[in-house]
Amino acid sequence: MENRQQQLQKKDGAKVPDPTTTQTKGKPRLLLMGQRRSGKSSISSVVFHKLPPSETLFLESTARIQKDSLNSFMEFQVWDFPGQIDIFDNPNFTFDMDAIFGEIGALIWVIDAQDDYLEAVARLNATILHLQRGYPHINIEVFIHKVDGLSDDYKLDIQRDVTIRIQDELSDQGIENAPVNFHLTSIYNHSIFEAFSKVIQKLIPRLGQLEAMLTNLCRTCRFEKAYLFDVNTKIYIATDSTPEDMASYEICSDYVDVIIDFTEVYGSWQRTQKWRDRLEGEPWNQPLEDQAACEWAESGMVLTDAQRPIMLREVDRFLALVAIMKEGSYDKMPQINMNVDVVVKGLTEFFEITKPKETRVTDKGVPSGGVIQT
Ligand SMILES: Nc1nc2c(ncn2[C@@H]2O[C@H](COP(=O)(O)OP(=O)(O)OP(=O)(O)O)[C@@H](O)[C@H]2O)c(=O)[nH]1
Repeated sequence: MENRQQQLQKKDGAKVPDPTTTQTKGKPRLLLMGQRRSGKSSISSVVFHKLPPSETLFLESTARIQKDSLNSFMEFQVWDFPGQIDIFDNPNFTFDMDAIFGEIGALIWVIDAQDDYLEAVARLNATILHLQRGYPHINIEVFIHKVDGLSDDYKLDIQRDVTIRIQDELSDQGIENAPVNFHLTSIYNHSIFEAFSKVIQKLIPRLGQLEAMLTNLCRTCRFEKAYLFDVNTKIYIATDSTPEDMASYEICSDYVDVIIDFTEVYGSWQRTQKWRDRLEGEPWNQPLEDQAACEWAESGMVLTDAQRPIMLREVDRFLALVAIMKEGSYDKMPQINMNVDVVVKGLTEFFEITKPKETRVTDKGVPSGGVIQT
């Protein structure tokens, strides 16, 4: 009699990790699925392992399910499925639905926009129909991928065509309002990080509380935009309530990159501060390659480019608060820093509270997160 783990094994030898083992239980899981060569491994490598996009050309085809456990502001997993595995239409593949979909946060289906995608859409429809029966709550995130080099009109035509094909098929099968979302992505620009930010935000309990804290901070400090970044992946897990603005996200994301490079050269954030202290005199204005200049505020770093100063403040070893300040905010830095201190404390408490109980340090009730009126 096969035991559970043996049942989970693919007949041709691939193992499907058994979620009943402690290392996988309770961690939201992102499944990357789609046709062969659609870009799944590239996406995972670029976003979660900082692989330069150009080096994805040398990635080997995925032969078995690649499971990544990522320790960040929250622990989650990314499972990269080989394109040739169609788990619902593969007699060689026996698996336990719960083993794969039981702890799922989202199913990310990657479609290669530069290829004929009709078969990919048909497979996605079949997968959604299977899942809707047992797991109707699963977020289906469709990455219409490799859109670099396509005109904006053509991208939107593809997105419209894919959307209609999926919604019509689900409707024909009597499924209305399935949680299916569409994203235009490429590893060669920020769009893949923006898309993952949207996917991960749906996994964060009480996200609205984070957004309210950032909205309040923007209002009292006159910030144009504020983000809470996961610095390792450049995914932003929360932003304030002002409309999404890709340009602001890109500026702040690039800035996080610059700081991470500094800390990789000078060690921790505190040591980066020491590095700054070694420079003479006033907060330094060192022209960086992009003609920006970096000045230190008392407890954070402020990058001043030609238009708008950007403030960055460490929240913990995973997260940083990044905000685009309005011109002329400099004279209010003391009040801004006081407010940022209060919000950083509130964010720290928030993540303490939302962590699984066994890993929580203290239980302080609702995080403060309020700000001092300036
Ligand atoms: N132009 C472009 N090429 C991409 C992009 N993402 C991935 N690729 C390329 O697509 C090819 C296949 O990428 P993979 O990540 O190996 O695809 P996969 O879906 O993991 O393939 P299997 O392992 O066979 O399932 C590689 O040559 C990548 O460089 C993108 O956004 N734009």
